[in-house]
Amino acid sequence: MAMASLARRRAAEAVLLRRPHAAAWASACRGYAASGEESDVVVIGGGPGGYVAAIKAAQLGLKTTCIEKRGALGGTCLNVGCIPSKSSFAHHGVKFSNLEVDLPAMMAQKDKAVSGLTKGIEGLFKKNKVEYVKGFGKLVSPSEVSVDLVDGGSTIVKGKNIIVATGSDVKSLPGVTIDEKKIVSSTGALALTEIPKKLVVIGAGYIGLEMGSVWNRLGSEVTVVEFAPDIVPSMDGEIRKQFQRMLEKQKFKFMLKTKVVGVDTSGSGVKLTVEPAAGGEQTVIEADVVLVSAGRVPYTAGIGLDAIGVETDKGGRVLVDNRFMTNVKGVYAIGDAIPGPMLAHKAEEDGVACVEFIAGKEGHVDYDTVPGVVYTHPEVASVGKTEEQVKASGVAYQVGKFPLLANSRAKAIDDAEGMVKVISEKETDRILGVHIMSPGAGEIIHEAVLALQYGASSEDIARTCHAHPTVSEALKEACMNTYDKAIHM
Ligand SMILES: Cc1cc2nc3c(=O)[nH]c(=O)nc-3n(C[C@H](O)[C@H](O)[C@H](O)COP(=O)(O)OP(=O)(O)OC[C@H]3O[C@@H](n4cnc5c(N)ncnc54)[C@H](O)[C@@H]3O)c2cc1C
Ligand SMILES: NC(=O)c1ccc[n+]([C@@H]2O[C@H](COP(=O)([O-])OP(=O)(O)OC[C@H]3O[C@@H](n4cnc5c(N)ncnc54)[C@H](O)[C@@H]3O)[C@@H](O)[C@H]2O)c1
Repeated sequence: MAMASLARRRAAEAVLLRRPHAAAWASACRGYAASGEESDVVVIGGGPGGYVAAIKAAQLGLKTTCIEKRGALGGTCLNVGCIPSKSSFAHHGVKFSNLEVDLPAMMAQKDKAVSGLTKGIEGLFKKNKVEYVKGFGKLVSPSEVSVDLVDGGSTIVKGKNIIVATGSDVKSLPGVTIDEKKIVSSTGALALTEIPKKLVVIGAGYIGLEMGSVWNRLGSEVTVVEFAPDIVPSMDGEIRKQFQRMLEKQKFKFMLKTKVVGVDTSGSGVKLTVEPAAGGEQTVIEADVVLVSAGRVPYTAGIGLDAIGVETDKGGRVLVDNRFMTNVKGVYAIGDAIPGPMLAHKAEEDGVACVEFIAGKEGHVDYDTVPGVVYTHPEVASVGKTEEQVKASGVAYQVGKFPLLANSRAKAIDDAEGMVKVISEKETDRILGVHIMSPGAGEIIHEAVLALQYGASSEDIARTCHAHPTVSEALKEACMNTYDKAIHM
């Protein structure tokens, strides 16, 4: 019986593995672009916004083409962002026996993970019959994109609807020229061939602290120069203070309210001249490598938007209505290219909602419940409003907190740095914001995201049974502490 079913399975696999004749296969893969056929949806950009929009559009029965200039799908996030900045560094290449760091092994692992994932998206395109055109797309009319093909030559791709999903690029600072060797963006910081002894990071935001943590763990001395009075200015103040203390314990040095006014790369390293943000005495700090992480700007210049009259704001972000349509009918925009948080999961939500509108359905993205996670150790995750924002809104509120030191799992794994903070409306107890600094905060936060999405109260979470021993119990206890008292504190 078992033999028979194994034989049947092998026969079925053989059918699945049989390749069509090469010519027939090539013809099946020939693009709509090449054939001049009009697509229902043309997406410019194959990042998390663009590739997700393309797959969803095809799933909704729309003939879809996606144009990507990089020659690989997945965008900033997969190629030089979210994935390579997290995938390999934490676990690979550190040989614990003699505490040796094998940097080439780490880089090779990172590249392998990235290339596997980009190929995976190509596979999803094939499965969903999304046409993939490799090249640089430029709008020449509201229904036509001219493409300079990666392999040479050019073509025109026609579409009833066009989605601009061109993403973002690093924001450069005047006088600080990125060479991706001594002065690097996050892309260069992910490909250093040596561990810098001294790393200076400009900007204490997501990238600066995450990449700074990576190199700090590998042995670099990290100094962060930040223009604002605080690190991650968008974070809840109380959490931010703890976060900064924790990073300082990990030997980060912070120069807050400080700006870089000059950079000298003439010697073997880099000399940075800094001064107080408000002006004052200048000092010189030295580095082997400088990471520029002072924000990102939308990548919207040179793609034909002005030629067809698409409106952008002063920062170059494409302006869209609540259906993601620009002021030009049939032209849409999503992801980092439009206003809103520059996050991969937000870009994906935009992409799905945008094509749902195009397909005549209702789409929806709730920007008030987009979570944010800083992937340091411990992680810092949040959703909803900070206490400062709630206070400014004038709504009466209550706060519940729970320290990780009182959480049994965090103690058991000796990783008890951090806290959970819950803010709810005083009158109704509806949760307004949740902020977590803990190991695995980026996973735990989704319980809070769901709570906010469903309009739950802190009591709803407090009365929900949580498995023991888990770090998630700290969220339950913080919720108890919001409207009543925590048990273990
Ligand atoms: C170092 C780093 C780490 C990050 N980590 C995280 C994280 O952990 N979590 C998170 O949520 N976000 C993270 N982000 C942000 C995240 O990468 C972006 O928010 C996300 O990639 C935006 O998706 P997108 O599709 O709008 O744009 P992108 O991912 O930038 O994709 C746009 C694509 O369009 C292509 N393109 C541009 N112009 C054209 C054209 N004219 N023709 C053809 N193709 C074009 C580009 O080559 C690119 O591949 C990180 C960013 C960086 C830099
Ligand atoms: N985990 C994640 O979700 C993740 C990780 C990385 C990047 N990202 C996204 O990428 C985007 C870009 O990241 P980022 O860290 O470059 O930007 P950011 O906006 O997070 O932080 C930039 C920081 O640089 C400071 N700054 C600006 N100009 C400065 C100057 N001249 N001198 C000193 N400091 C200066 C700002 O005050 C701010 O604190 C973020 O908006 C984020 O959404 C997300």
